[in-house]
Amino acid sequence: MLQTYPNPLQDNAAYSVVKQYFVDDDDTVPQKIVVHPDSPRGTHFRRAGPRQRVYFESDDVLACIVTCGGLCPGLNTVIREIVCGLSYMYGVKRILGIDGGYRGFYARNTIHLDLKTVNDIHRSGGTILGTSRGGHDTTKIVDSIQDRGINQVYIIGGDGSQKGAAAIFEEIRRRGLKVAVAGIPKTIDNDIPIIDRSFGFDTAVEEAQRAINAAHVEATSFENGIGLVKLMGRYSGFIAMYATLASRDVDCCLIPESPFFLEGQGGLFEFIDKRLKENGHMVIVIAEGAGQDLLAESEEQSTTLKDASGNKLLQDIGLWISQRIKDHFAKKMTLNLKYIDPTYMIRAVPSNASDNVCCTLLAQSAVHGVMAGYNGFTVGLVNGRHTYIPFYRITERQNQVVITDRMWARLLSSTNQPSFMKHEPNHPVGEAGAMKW
Ligand SMILES: Nc1ncnc2c1ncn2[C@@H]1O[C@H](COP(=O)(O)OP(=O)(O)OP(=O)(O)O)[C@@H](O)[C@H]1O
Ligand SMILES: O=P(O)(O)OC[C@H]1O[C@](O)(CO)[C@@H](O)[C@@H]1O
Ligand SMILES: [Mg+2]
Repeated sequence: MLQTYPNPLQDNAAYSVVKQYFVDDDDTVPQKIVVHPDSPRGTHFRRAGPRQRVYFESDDVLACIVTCGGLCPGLNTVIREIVCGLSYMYGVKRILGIDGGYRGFYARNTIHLDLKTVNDIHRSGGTILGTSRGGHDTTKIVDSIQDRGINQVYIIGGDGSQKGAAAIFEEIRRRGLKVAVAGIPKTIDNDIPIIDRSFGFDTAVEEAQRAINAAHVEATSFENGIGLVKLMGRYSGFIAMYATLASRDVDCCLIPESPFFLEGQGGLFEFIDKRLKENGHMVIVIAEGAGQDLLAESEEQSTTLKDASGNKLLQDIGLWISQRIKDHFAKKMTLNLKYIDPTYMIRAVPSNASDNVCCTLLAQSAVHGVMAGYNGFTVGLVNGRHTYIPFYRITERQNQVVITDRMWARLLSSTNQPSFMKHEPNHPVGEAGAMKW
């Protein structure tokens, strides 16, 4: 039987008035909320929130926070809110920042974090702790955790970071250490499965509007103007899809999950020709991972280069497709194509209001879970509720836009672009509005 202690929140004036504030250990949140009467019970996740009893005594806690992978709006807010949550809610005084991602555990000194050091950091983009790709040496990381006497590890990072967190958790279990490991999902691409979405995505979509607006202004000011915007999204096209749905000025959205082709009936060139004839201008949004097959085919080689974390390094689809469009129309008509690549601008900004709330709730939920003795989980919003999701479920696949789902159909209906699906004999190649689902 684990030794537990009364939750210090019981004496906290802010919480004493909230009836049933503590979450029952048996409360769960279903993964699927649309069900039929005969549906199986399905997977449920533990509901996040403070518990009646906690597993750590506040004075015994030595927590650390690390940020890994690419930047994302809101990283500093999450760091701030973990520090505030630990300090204000649980009276924890010893919190360390790990400098520069996973390798910082064994290659750098730690950074002291307290209420004063984190007070203003949410106003800045980036991460005050620094971040990196690669450098995940499980043995060295756990040695460092053990040597320093750290007993709570908060890992803020994307799908790769959560795999790294799972490896750390396994090694900690193997060594029988009393150390909790919690992940906070950082995914501007929205490529982490199960969760509704996480912090930073909303800000990124909002920031992408500036680039799309610029593309629209340029396109409408020149004869046969085309504004082409490349947005982040290595394997998942959510930013491009939502930025398109938000904007109303986008004529065509291209994402990694939806293959497309350039030439012939139903292809991109035919659609560009049609839109320019109809409207005199058009805006195209392309996710960085879209059309990589076409690019590799035309270059007659596919790049095998990888970044330090093992992610495939992509070639610039925006530049390539701009050139192909220009070449195709060169002899037919005057065309003014402006290529805008706001890649890093959408993730280097501080988070907006709604993402700041998201950061706060995720950070507080992670702190409550760790204090209550949960371990090896990623905190995440599932169907609008905060939950603790075991690492193995988060790491088993990537989240992608499902192009046979309603959301993609809504986008196709909104832009009225071709689906680029190869047509079946009895169905004419048509635009989304005419597609039979
Ligand atoms: N399978 C894995 N096992 C252990 N560590 C991993 C694994 N994959 C990635 N990592 C480590 O996690 C960290 C972050 O990974 P990565 O660079 O892929 O970014 P990410 O967390 O996926 O974030 P994003 O892709 O959103 O930028 C790196 O330090 C990397 O070494
Ligand atoms: O150039 P970096 O820092 O590796 O980051 C680029 C990658 O980061 C991501 O935004 C994920 O964080 C991907 O969409 C993109 O490919
Ligand atoms: Mg990733």
